[in-house]
Amino acid sequence: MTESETLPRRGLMFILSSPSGAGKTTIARKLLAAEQSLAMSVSVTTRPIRPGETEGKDYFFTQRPQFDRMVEAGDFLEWAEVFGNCYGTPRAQISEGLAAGQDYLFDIDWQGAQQLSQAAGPDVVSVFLLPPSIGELEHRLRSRGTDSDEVIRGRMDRARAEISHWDAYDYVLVNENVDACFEQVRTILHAERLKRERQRGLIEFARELMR
Ligand SMILES: Nc1nc2c(ncn2[C@@H]2O[C@H](COP(=O)(O)OP(=O)(O)O)[C@@H](O)[C@H]2O)c(=O)[nH]1
Ligand SMILES: Nc1ncnc2c1ncn2[C@@H]1O[C@H](COP(=O)(O)OP(=O)(O)O)[C@@H](O)[C@H]1O
Repeated sequence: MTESETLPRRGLMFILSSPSGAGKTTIARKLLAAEQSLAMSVSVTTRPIRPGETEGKDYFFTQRPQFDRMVEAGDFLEWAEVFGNCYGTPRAQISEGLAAGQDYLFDIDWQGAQQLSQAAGPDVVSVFLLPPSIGELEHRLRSRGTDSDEVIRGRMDRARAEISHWDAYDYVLVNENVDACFEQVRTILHAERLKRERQRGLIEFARELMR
């Protein structure tokens, strides 16, 4: 999409959430590949690094005392404890980027989405992906081949809890067909970028036109 050169815009925070297995990672990858001004927001976490992960790309890995100091200092836009580990969104990186027209993609759960909406209001756009059915969700988790039966049972329980928060999101989509869902998500991003309040200098521009 070509963007207006007359009116630079403020970036937005695009939250993509879904119960595990509904297709959030698949859609996020396609979106990042297709959208130049969209970057992944990199969280800080106390969880140990996993094989294949890169510091600064997947997460900024840190220890609990340092994380607590960052919480104290107000360095996070939001943070949460998930399964005994802490995760937080660093404030500085995002604030500078938004002002420069950079959009950020967030992979956070409903609690993070809610906190982020409270902290950053109009800059946040949230999208929730649902599976077409519970049977299909389980099928996708199994066919991904990354988890044991026990882990899948845990993810299915957690999925039901996640789904119960569907009405906390701005947009809710059913991910039946990957390409169709991707196009819907992209349409939302494109329309949201054009919102009046994100167009910087619009008041002066309109005033000038009316003179
Ligand atoms: N609130 C919040 N949640 C996060 C953040 N970063 C990651 N998470 C969530 O933490 C959970 C665990 O993530 P991770 O350790 O990568 O494990 P996995 O996604 O379950 O394989 C997921 O539900 C993420 O959405 C963050 O900055 N803030
Ligand atoms: N619309 C779809 N139709 C069929 N399979 C899908 C669809 N979307 C995602 N998948 C597959 O389902 C599995 C889970 O998707 P993934 O993106 O890893 O989910 P999440 O990040 O939400 O846990 C993957 O194997 C993925 O290829």
